[in-house]
Amino acid sequence: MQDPIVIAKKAAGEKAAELIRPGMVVGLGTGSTAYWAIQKIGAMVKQGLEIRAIATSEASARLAEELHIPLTTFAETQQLDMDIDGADEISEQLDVIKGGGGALLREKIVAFHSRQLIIIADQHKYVPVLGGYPLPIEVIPFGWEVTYNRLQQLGCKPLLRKKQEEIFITDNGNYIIDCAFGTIKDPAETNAALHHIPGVVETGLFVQMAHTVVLGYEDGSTQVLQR
Ligand SMILES: O=C(CO)[C@H](O)[C@H](O)COP(=O)(O)O
Repeated sequence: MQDPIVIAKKAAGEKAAELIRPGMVVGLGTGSTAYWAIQKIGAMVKQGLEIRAIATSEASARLAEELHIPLTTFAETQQLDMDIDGADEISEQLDVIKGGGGALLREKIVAFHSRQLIIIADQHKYVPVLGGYPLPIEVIPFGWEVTYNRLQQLGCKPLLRKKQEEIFITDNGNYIIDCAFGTIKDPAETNAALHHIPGVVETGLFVQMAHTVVLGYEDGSTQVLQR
């Protein structure tokens, strides 16, 4: 029997992919939920759908290539029609924490230049207030120790992300510090405060960027929320 969380993620990913129309330039998100959207897009392309896509990570680019989804770049196209990406937490205001998979910088660039950001997630990611999930922050390796200290002074418990004892390196050659805030009462204010710290490249706070959220449930149903 399939894992209920996988059923929920797959339902959300596939539902969002169905919103794609011919000719669109589409952002391909990163993570285990975006995986299902990309699989569905691959199947739609195989059936004749003509689109171009920009991937938010090297991993998603590789998956797209395997599925023969035509990829483009910002050198060729400056605007995307739709971006479909996962989330680590979604608030009732549809603010989002992303970056659990470490792709937050490219994810935010792609989302910022998309006419529509569709966030896909299983039901458990939908929470009354953000902050239970430690906020991923991409930082420049130079001086990360002092960046870390400043993050701590902002009231979070920071942790340098590691992968099997080694420092985790993003697709952009940077580090990630996961900042446990507990509660983020004002996401816009927190995001602005974080951006004041030199060395912070980007945060995983996507404030009022999502236009639509597709939640997947463990019975395979979905719920669509609009901002
Ligand atoms: O932001 C992300 C990667 O940087 C992911 O979208 C987020 O971590 C959710 O991942 P998953 O769908 O595997 O739960």
